[in-house]
Amino acid sequence: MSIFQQQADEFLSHPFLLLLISLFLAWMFKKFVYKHHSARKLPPSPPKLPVIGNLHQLSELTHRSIQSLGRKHGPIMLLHFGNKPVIVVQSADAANEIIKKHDLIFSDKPFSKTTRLLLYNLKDVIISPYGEYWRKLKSICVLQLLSSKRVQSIKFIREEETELLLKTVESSCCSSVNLSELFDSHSNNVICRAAFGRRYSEGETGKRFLMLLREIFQLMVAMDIGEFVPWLSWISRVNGFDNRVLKVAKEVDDFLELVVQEHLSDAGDENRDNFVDILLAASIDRDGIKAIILDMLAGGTDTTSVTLEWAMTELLRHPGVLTNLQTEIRGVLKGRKNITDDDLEKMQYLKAVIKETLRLHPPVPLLGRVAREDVRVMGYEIKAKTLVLTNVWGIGRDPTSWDEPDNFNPDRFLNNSSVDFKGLDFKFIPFGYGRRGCPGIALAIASIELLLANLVHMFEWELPEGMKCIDLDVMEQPGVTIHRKHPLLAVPTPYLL
Ligand code: HEM
Repeated sequence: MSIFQQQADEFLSHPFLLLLISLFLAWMFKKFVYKHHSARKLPPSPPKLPVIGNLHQLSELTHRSIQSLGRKHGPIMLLHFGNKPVIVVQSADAANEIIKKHDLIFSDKPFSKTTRLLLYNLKDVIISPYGEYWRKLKSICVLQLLSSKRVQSIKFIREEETELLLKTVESSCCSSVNLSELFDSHSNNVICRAAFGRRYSEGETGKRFLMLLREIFQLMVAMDIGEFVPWLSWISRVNGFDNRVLKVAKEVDDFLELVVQEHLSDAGDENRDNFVDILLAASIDRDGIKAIILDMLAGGTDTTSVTLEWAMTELLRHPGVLTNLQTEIRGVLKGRKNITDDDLEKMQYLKAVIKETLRLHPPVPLLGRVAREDVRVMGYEIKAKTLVLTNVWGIGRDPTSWDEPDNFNPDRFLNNSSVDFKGLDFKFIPFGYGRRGCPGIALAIASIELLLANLVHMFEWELPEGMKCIDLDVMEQPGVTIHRKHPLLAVPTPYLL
């Protein structure tokens, strides 16, 4: 070996040089990986801030902020909620690709620590991860709790509750009535009676339970900063948020346990046609039963009352539409009071009014799904576990799908009655889509049609004194479901009593 070779070997085996070479290789490797990673085609994204990402660009009415951002960045974009990437979809085309091509991949729901605590560790159907357990619960919902047969068998509940509401309205003729409040308690009573076989709104315990349900909604949308910026999760411990969640979860559980015990001890009772008894007969554990009941109450009450609230708001803002609707209903009934299913079938304008309400005011404006694996949507790559938000509200007001999208005009559905909300028309998905779509459509529509038809048939409606229809605001209250910000007040005058 030459001296030159010997020196070269010594030089190359020097520890410092070896360290330098390793560092250089590590740097090259990282650069390669980064380059490869950044070559992934990601959707357009508004500039973000450190730590909070795009949170500062979102108002409490997230669907509206997202719509404005989408005008600039396109129908599919990437946002960051803290350090969490979130893909937002807000066009019929993008929804079409998700629904038609990738429904299975997007069949998981997002959940937080709060949801886990409130929903019995995800033993419910709305949030439970896609899989065997969820499939079992969903089929119980579709085939037993919410089947057309069941919707028909609890028709008497809808009729009695509608009658009761009409009596309350009649008793306050001709002063102003708080329709928001009436719709809330009506929807609660219908679902409670279907679920428990009786009302719970009168007693103290029942009233407290209704308040707890409201608190559950608030907690679910409350900003738990630790979900987005994990190192700030201590804030929820210090400001009492975590304790509040535990307290509500415990109180709700106490109430539901009491209800289940009552049903178990009334085992000989003939009337077993309610959700609790049906679930007790199925092989589901106790927490699962309570979680599903909570789903039915949470998923079925607010959504229905919000639809009624916005339908009446739009009718009062558009007296011409209200008159058309009254003409149709009164034309079908010809002086009769009672509205039958056959009558409702003939009321095409009523159906168009309800569809137009759901287009402009979908009760659940944002649908959350989580990608179960890496997937490509409209040429963009979405990593597994990414949260995907579908802006149902934005899609319903997208000018590429709808003429004059911000106008309330039921005729658009009358002229095109094939456009439906069953999840197949991607520009109109108020009940969601695919596997995770809403199983409560038939019950919701049956309740809404019957009550709305009766209200506009039996009374003439005006706004409180001095108010013109253009004065009636459409301000929204933030939440999982979007209520009016201010209660809806209106003055009824009897037409047929
Ligand atoms: C106007 C009334 C209603 C509206 C607008 C509505 C809307 C929705 C929406 C948007 C979803 C999520 C779908 C998705 O992610 O694709 C959903 C799911 C669900 N809804 Fe409804 N809903 C209504 C009434 C009801 C009623 C009356 C019930 C039952 C009493 C109900 C029970 C459920 C359940 C159990 C789910 C979860 C389905 C699953 O994850 O597989 N909904 N609903």
